[in-house]
Amino acid sequence: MRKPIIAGNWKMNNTPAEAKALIEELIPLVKDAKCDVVVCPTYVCLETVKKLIAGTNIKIGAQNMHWEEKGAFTGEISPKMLVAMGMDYVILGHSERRQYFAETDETVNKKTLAAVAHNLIPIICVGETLEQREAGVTADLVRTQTKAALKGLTAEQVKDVVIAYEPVWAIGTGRTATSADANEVIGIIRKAVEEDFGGEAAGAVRIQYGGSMNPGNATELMGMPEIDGGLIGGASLKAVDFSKVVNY
Ligand SMILES: O=C[C@H](O)COP(=O)(O)O
Repeated sequence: MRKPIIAGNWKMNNTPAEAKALIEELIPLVKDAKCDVVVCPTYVCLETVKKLIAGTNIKIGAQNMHWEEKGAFTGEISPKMLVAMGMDYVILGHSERRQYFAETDETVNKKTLAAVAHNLIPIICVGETLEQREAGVTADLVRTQTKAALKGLTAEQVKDVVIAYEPVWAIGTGRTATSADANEVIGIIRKAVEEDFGGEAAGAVRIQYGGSMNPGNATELMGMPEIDGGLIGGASLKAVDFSKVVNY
């Protein structure tokens, strides 16, 4: 049985003071959650939030990282640094990184291998644009992205990875994939994992849905058999809304 995992991706929001206020409000609201709860603040808020969640059920992740341990990569953060800061997770290959910062399947794969090598749990994002959906290539696209990201991992390592299916057209738009559509595509992703790593790994890997998930649709989405959680953007910026999703 896969334990559901709901993660808040704060994206480029919140100063350290705002992050402090948000996490302090959130902690009591999610203390009885039956799923794994993760928050992903910006780099500059990681230390503040990490200290405040000590002793709680909330885990923490970064929103991106470089694959190298150190070097002349101005503006980048390494896996070693995230581990030193006590990070549990790292989001990789988010569509905003792919769209605005030239992230490719190849760099997502390098980052995934580096994360796993450093015992960080990657939350690997895959998903199609509206044009791709309308062109009927959603299945091919998510299969390619998934297989490329996981290339080089062992089946044992794949079991602990988290994948987030985020249709790009549903992110921040208020448009959600229907629960049936999301369930179907996540099933396709799981099948792709099975082809490369076997049934045991595919049965263990947790696959989230992301894209305008909110208190109003979380229960239905989380009720679908293939959906193991959510990667929440906008609704994770309000403690009450995020807690309602977490306590779906
Ligand atoms: O990482 C989170 C996703 O991009 C979803 O964002 P959203 O909930 O604002 O649509």
